[in-house]
Amino acid sequence: MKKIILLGYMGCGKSTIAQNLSKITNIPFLDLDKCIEKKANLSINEIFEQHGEIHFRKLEHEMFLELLQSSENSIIGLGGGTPCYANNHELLKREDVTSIYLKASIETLYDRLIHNKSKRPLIANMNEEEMKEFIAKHLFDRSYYYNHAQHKVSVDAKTIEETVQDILEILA
Ligand SMILES: Nc1ncnc2c1ncn2[C@@H]1O[C@H](COP(=O)(O)OP(=O)(O)OP(=O)(O)O)[C@@H](O)[C@H]1O
Ligand SMILES: O=C(O)C1=C[C@@H](O)[C@@H](O)[C@H](O)C1
Ligand SMILES: [Mg+2]
Repeated sequence: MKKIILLGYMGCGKSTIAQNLSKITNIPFLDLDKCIEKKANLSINEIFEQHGEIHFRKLEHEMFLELLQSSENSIIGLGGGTPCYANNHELLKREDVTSIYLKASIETLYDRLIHNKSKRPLIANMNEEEMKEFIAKHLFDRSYYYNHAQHKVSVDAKTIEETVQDILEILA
């Protein structure tokens, strides 16, 4: 069965866009971070604190494979780092998936994340200056993996509806 995979940096809008796309298409949405939290019975923050990032990346890879193996059609919203670990980027090229990179500029990401960082352990304790530099470097490192997606949609200065429309055109 076909999976639509949304990927991109923290704050690019994977969860928000996927929820809206799901309402329009009636295809169920699965958020990888939420699935990991449910299975571990811990929040992402708690998994990082209690078991460390390496353990989180293992759970993330296993859950990604589990979601891909299910026989249902679904929209899967990945975590911000998912394509960058455990060769997960290679799964973005599979024939049974449509993978879409939601591409956002450093400025867009900064504006969206600055008010909303407490649930994101990688940036939770950074000040404004540190965050801007971190996002710039981190996005540069991660772009190699994000660019393995089959499609790319720019999200800068677009409303949720406009981005969803761009995705519907890819799926048509
Ligand atoms: N045009 C827009 N499209 C998508 N999200 C937007 C837009 N404008 C503002 N936002 C806001 O940006 C924030 C980040 O979105 P969201 O949580 O969906 O990102 P994410 O990619 O799932 O992040 P994470 O990888 O941390 O889970 C949300 O608070 C959302 O409401
Ligand atoms: O960018 C990342 O590495 C992460 C993004 C979030 O979606 C979570 O998966 C977690 O906070 C790690
Ligand atoms: Mg999300």
